[in-house]
Parts: sequence; C-alpha cells; structure tokens
Amino acid sequence: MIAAEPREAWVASPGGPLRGEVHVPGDKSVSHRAIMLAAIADGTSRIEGFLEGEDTLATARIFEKLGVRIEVPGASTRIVHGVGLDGLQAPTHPLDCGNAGTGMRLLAGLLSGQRFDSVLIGDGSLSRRPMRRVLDPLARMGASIAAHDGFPPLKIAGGKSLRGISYASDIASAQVKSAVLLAGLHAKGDTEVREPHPTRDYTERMLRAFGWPIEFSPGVARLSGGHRLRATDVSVPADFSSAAFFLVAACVIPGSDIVLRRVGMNPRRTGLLRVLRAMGAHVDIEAMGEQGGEAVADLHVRYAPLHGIDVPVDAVPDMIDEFPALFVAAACASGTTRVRGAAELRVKESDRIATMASGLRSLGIAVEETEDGAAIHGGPLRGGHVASHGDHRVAMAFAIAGQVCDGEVQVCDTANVATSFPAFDSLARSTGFALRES
Ligand SMILES: O=C(O)C1=C[C@@H](OP(=O)(O)O)[C@@H](O)[C@H](O)C1
Ligand SMILES: C=C(OP(=O)(O)O)C(=O)O
Repeated sequence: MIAAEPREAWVASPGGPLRGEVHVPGDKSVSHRAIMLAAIADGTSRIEGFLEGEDTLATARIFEKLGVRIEVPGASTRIVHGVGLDGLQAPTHPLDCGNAGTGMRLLAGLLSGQRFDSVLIGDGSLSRRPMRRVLDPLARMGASIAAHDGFPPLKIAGGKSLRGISYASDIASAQVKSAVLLAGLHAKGDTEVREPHPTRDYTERMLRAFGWPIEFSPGVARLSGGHRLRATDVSVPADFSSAAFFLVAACVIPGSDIVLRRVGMNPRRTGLLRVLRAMGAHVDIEAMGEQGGEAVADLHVRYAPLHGIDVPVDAVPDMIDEFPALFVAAACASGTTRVRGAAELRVKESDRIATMASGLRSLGIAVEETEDGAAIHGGPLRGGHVASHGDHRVAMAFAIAGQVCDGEVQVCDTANVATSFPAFDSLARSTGFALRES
C-alpha cells in the first residue's frame, strides 16, 4: 500500500500555462464498490485501477477486518478472495471508515443484514455528517442501527431478518440508493428505490456485472434477495471528479492546452462538462470508448475566456462533487454565476457553500450565499490565505485559484487531499501548476 504523504499546507502562486497529458487515478465511487462486491462474491476478483486513496484504503481495511483476504500484487491492483454472501466474520473492533461518507453509508446497508453486530466509526468530519438518510429506510427494512441523534458512530445489531421495501427517496443520493440496494441483497422479497433525480448508477451496474439480477433505469432500481454474487474482474476508470480540477484549471489559466486521458464519462458524473461548455469552455471529447463497462474518453481542454451562467438545477446531482472547482471557474468568469438547488453541498466533508464563499471572499471575489447555493461575481483574484476546513476538494479548488491570482495563495489544512487524490500536487506541478508545500 502507498502511505499518504503528510501535506498540511500549500502555497499556490501564479502558474501555468498547463501543458501535456494527464492521467488521474481511479474512480473513488467505483473503487469502494468493487472492494465491497468482490468481498461478498463467490470466488476471486481482480481489481485494476483501484484508487490508492485514504477513503478506499479504509474500505479495503474494513473488509480485511471482516475476514476477507485482499492481496496487493502492485500499486492500484487488488486481488480479493471473496467469502460469499454470508461469509463475513464478526469484527473484534469498531470499523473505521475514515473520512468516507460513501464507505460508511454503503457499509450501513451491507452490514445491517449480517448475523453479527458491528460498529462503524469515522473521523471528525464524517462524525458530523447526517446518517438518518440511510438509517430511516434501513429501519423500514427491519435493520437495527443505533446512532447519536442521527450521527456516527453507527451501532449495527446483527441477526435481523430484513424485508424488501419500495423506497421513494426525497434526496438525490447514490449513497442512500446504494445502502438500500445493498441491504436488499439480504432481504426477503423485492427492494426498489426511486430517486427525485437520477444519480450515479455504479452499484446497479456492478451488481449486474457480478451476476446479481437487477433492473434499473435512470431514477429507479429494483432487485430481490436470494441470489449470489459471482467473482468478476473490475477495471476502474479514471475519476472524473479528480480530472475536474485539471479541466477547470486548463479552462482558466491562459495559454493552457492539456489532454486528460481515459476519463470516466458516466453521464451521471459529467454535469460539470455541460456547465463549463455553457460558460464558453473549449473542451473536445475525443476517442470515446469503454473500460470495464463504463464510458471513457480523452478530454482535450484549451484555455478560453468563461462567462457566468445560471447553473441548471437539473445538472446539480450530475456534478455534486465538482462545485468547489466550479466556484473557482465562476470567480474567473466574466459576470455572475448562480447556483441553486445545491443544499447537499452543506453536508459534505465541509459545508462547501460556506467554505468556498469565505475562501473566495478572502481572495477578493464577491459571493452571496443562499441556503441552497450562491451567486459568484467573477473578478480579479488577489493573493491571500484560505482554509480548506480539511476538505480535499476545497483544497484542490484553491490550488487552481492560486494559479490565476496576482499573488500567493496559502491553502491551509491540505492533508485530506490524500482521501481522494494522493498525488494531486506532484501531478499538478508536472503539468505547470506553481504549487509547493509550506
Ligand atoms: O455514491 C457515491 O459514491 C457518492 C455519492 C455522492 O454522495 P451523495 O450520495 O451524498 O450525493 C458523492 O458526493 C460522493 O462523493 C460519492
Ligand atoms: C462527498 C465526497 O465523498 P464522501 O461522501 O464519500 O465522503 C467527495 O468525495 O466529494
């Protein structure tokens, strides 16, 4: 395993233009799910392109604690010796999900139908994230999970017989949908999830790849209990959400011209591309293809002046992790960019509306916050200090802002970048960012 380098603070200074080819690491959502399904499948699965980030390493460690043997033949590769649907062993200690909302919420579903008790814990940030959204539907299925006022730790009582439900979620959340579907594997009868807006469908697609019968279309998924998962090999595409930082950086740093190679293009992930193009970005989608059942493409990005827009509300779930980067694009655009319908940003690793608004204000940008979004008035950026509040995506977004400021930007509290993108800073430097540790 690759240990995360401690990176506590950065100094970003005027840099670029960005040039060359960029290969970003594997998709975080797909990596979590690949470990989980391979662990409870019959047989041995090989995962290529696994994200060596702290979030997904935490998930892999949890399955080791549940008795699953996972070999690491090389970086980004895992060989998972599945134990079958009922083969997990009772853990002797609490299971630490680290910083990962995805890990904790999906595991809540997966573990609620086991015969043993388990406890899910997380770091300070994860301990402040709301879990009622998964606890409520899981309780309706017969699960017994205790939490403090809806927050972690989650104490899951084993030995419950779950029953399938038809659940209409009022939040567009792939984590909620996936928790219910994963509980549905151990439930009697049919489990159905309906969403107010379609979200990423990796759980559904991967269940099918592992041989579990499932019906799904955008916004609805249905399966029944009583089947088994068959081991299969998984090739994880590059993470669009990691590519997004280079995408935005090349759009806003004059003279930039880069190619992002073989990026995952699942349409439930690429809302930012749609929005940046509407803002005037110059992005060509080249060599569209497929990797491990997912669409992938090369993104050729050239600098172009951007203008503000009203971000369509229906694009929000398709770019939910890209708002920190979008806020920086909006700061660099002429005019005003308005974001609405994005209240979910307030319950991520940080309150991303508040952290981005206050960071941009300290760089001289006018931002008005609303409950579910913001109006960002583009303008010249000046150097200054920003706090990422331990949020990986906020830290990377301000590394971009620093490239186009008139002075240095100090970004504090950057260690959490290792949760999703461990080598971000060295890759960024190799394409032309001016970014150093402080
Ligand atoms: O299912 C997933 O892998 C994820 C779903 C999204 O969260 P929500 O389900 O809370 O929208 C996203 O923000 C997160 O980074 C990954
Ligand atoms: C919100 C995120 O992840 P998670 O919910 O898994 O912590 C993210 O990576 O931006």
